[in-house]
Amino acid sequence: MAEAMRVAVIGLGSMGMGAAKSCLAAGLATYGIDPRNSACDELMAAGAVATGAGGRAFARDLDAVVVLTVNAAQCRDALFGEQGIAAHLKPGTPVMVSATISVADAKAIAADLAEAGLAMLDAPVSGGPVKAACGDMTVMAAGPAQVFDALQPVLDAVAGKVYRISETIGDGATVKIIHQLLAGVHIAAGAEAMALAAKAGIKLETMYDVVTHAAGNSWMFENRMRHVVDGDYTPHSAVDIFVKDLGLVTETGLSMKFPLPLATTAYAMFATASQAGYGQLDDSAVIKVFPGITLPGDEPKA
Ligand SMILES: NC(=O)C1=CN([C@@H]2O[C@H](COP(=O)(O)OP(=O)(O)OC[C@H]3O[C@@H](n4cnc5c(N)ncnc54)[C@H](O)[C@@H]3O)[C@@H](O)[C@H]2O)C=CC1
Ligand SMILES: O=C(O)C(=O)[C@@H](O)CO
Repeated sequence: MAEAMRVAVIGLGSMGMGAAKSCLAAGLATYGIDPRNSACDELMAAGAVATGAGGRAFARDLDAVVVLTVNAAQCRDALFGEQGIAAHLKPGTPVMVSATISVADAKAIAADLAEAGLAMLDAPVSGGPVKAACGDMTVMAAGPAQVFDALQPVLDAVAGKVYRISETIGDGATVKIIHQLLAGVHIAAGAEAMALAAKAGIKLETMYDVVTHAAGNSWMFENRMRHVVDGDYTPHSAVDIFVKDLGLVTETGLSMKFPLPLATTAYAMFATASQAGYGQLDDSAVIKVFPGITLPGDEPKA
């Protein structure tokens, strides 16, 4: 029997934990890297090897790496920092960078990996923790065909749909950033509608039920406004992720002198929520920027 591919997932948070467990479920020999002990313990309990110490102990054994840290700085730290894994991987090991980062960062990380003799797939993901947990993410990726091919067992394990956008590093990031424009605007619009419903005295459960069975619905409305109705802001994706992602969207518009009025407004709403102290709550907590309303889970006003 052929030996199972050995893959390490770096960043065992909302997305990376599900991706790592999907690799395990697909029969891949799975390793995890995350400074949070609780995340390492959870993955080890599921049958993987996990460490908070960078992964150099097993780097040489790996056939592939997936990076699902929050941002480019964390990605760089995990790859090239003091405990970075890149210097210890076998030459040619494919590194699937799936964090949502800028085009410039994707290109710069690919160049630094190439200098270390490693190949990158620019491979952002979508679907949230639920799809990550069942190996059903959508991957929008760019890179050389041979890197896609080398990562095929990992893509099969973590994704329900893989888009081969192009061979040019940065095109995956561009597609994801444009997707995030919609994702962020849809959450912000859903929050605005639900805030107005609260102000108008309509039961939020009723409003949610109507919209999810009518033409105003969206994937984000259905997914995120449920959290508002339940008054549960446990982070599946944090407000600060959208401060980052809509920041990437607006910077992309600025770089092309291209107006993005909806994305700019949505960015301001998430940034306001973050400044108000809600940055680590679920991104549906953007609804808390609206004044004069009482939401499910709020303390009754005195
Ligand atoms: N949460 C979501 O629904 C989605 C998130 N994304 C993107 O996926 C990426 C990950 O997002 P989440 O899983 O939500 O973030 P998260 O904050 O839940 O998880 C990130 C993990 O990376 C770990 N980490 C930080 N620095 C590290 C390092 N140097 N080495 C190893 N691990 C490190 C953290 O301890 C944390 O466990 C982000 O770029 C996000 O924009 C994409 C699609 C959906
Ligand atoms: O693409 C997704 O899936 C998401 O939920 C993101 O938009 C949130 O980071």
